[in-house]
Formats: sequence, structure tokens, C-alpha cells
Amino acid sequence: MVENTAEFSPTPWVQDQTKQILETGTTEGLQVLGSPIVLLTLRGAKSGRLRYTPVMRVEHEGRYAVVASKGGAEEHPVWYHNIKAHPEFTLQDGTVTKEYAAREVDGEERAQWWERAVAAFPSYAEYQTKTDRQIPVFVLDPK
Ligand SMILES: C[C@H](OP(=O)(O)OC[C@@H](O)[C@@H](O)[C@@H](O)Cn1c2nc(=O)[nH]c(=O)c-2cc2ccc(O)cc21)C(=O)N[C@@H](CCC(=O)N[C@@H](CCC(=O)O)C(=O)O)C(=O)O
Repeated sequence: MVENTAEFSPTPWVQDQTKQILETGTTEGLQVLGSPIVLLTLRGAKSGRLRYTPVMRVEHEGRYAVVASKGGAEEHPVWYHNIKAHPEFTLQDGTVTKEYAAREVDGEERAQWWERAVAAFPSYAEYQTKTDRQIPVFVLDPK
């Protein structure tokens, strides 16, 4: 089945940022509260459809972290399940799109990447105070 595009988020502001990335060809200049973002293209856990999912840019030496914060909501974002079901996907940073393999991290490795995530987007620390849910962190290794 040839897919020429993925689906957009039903959330208007998220859809707008995604469309801006596709129209300009870059994530450059797009921010949330002053911090840069990147664009994931994930495969739905149940539908198998491709879905554009922008997240904050957390990068260190060519690897990225993706934080399933959903603003500190009580439940994980739905896309958390998409990554668990299909951990290999593309991430676009600037004009560059590459394949990564994601793995959920815990313990010392999670602590290290959580520190990097909060440095990149300080609101993550506030989101974690809003919920008893431990906000999942995925590390993306280049394929
Ligand atoms: C509303 C729902 O959203 P969600 O997946 O819960 O994700 C909520 C948000 O996290 C998501 O919009 C993020 O992109 C928001 N967001 C961030 N969200 C974060 O959690 N962390 C971030 O760092 C982050 C940064 C960010 C930056 C820019 C921006 O525009 C948005 C940003 C959604 O998109 N539902 C769709 C898709 C549902 C889906 O993926 N279905 C799966 C099944 C999933 C299952 O197994 O249940 C399928 O297709 O098979 C729908 O209802 O049609």
C-alpha cells in the first residue's frame, strides 16, 4: 500500500505547526514556549496509519529523547502506544529526516535524559508535578 501522507493531529494548534513544517520543509523557527520542536511520523498501534506527531527537541550527540508528557495529564498520550507498537520511525529535525529506533528508558539512563529534557523544555518539570504517572521517556538511537 503506497502512502503519500500521514494523518494530522485532531488538535488544531498541533495540526497548524505540523502543516507549517510540511509547507516550509523545516522545523526551524517553530517553538513551544520558546523551545524548538521536531516532527515524528509514527505508525498507529491499531490502525497502522502514519501519524504526524510533533514533540519537543531533546538531542544529545546525535540521539534524541521523546517525552510522553501530554502536559502532565493523568494518562499517557495515545501516541505512546504507537511508539510501543512500532518503535522504528522517522524524526525530522530542521530539514533533516532520519530513521530511529526508540526504546523506553528507566533508572539512571532515564534520569540522565530527563535532565536533558528539562534543560531543553523546563515545563516538563512542572508537568511531572501535576501527575502521579511517571512521564515516559524514550531514547531514539539512529538506525
Ligand atoms: C488527541 C490524540 O493525541 P495524543 O496521541 O494523545 O497526543 C497528544 C499530544 O501529546 C500530541 O498532540 C503532541 O503532538 C503534543 N506535543 C507534545 N506532546 C507531548 O506529550 N510531549 C511533547 O514534548 C510535545 C511537544 C509538542 C510540540 C509541538 C506540538 O505542536 C505538539 C507537541 C490524537 O492525536 N488522537 C488521534 C490519533 C489516535 C491514534 O494514534 N490512534 C492509534 C491507536 C492508539 C492506541 O493504541 O490506542 C492508531 O491510529 O492506531 C485521533 O484520535 O485520531
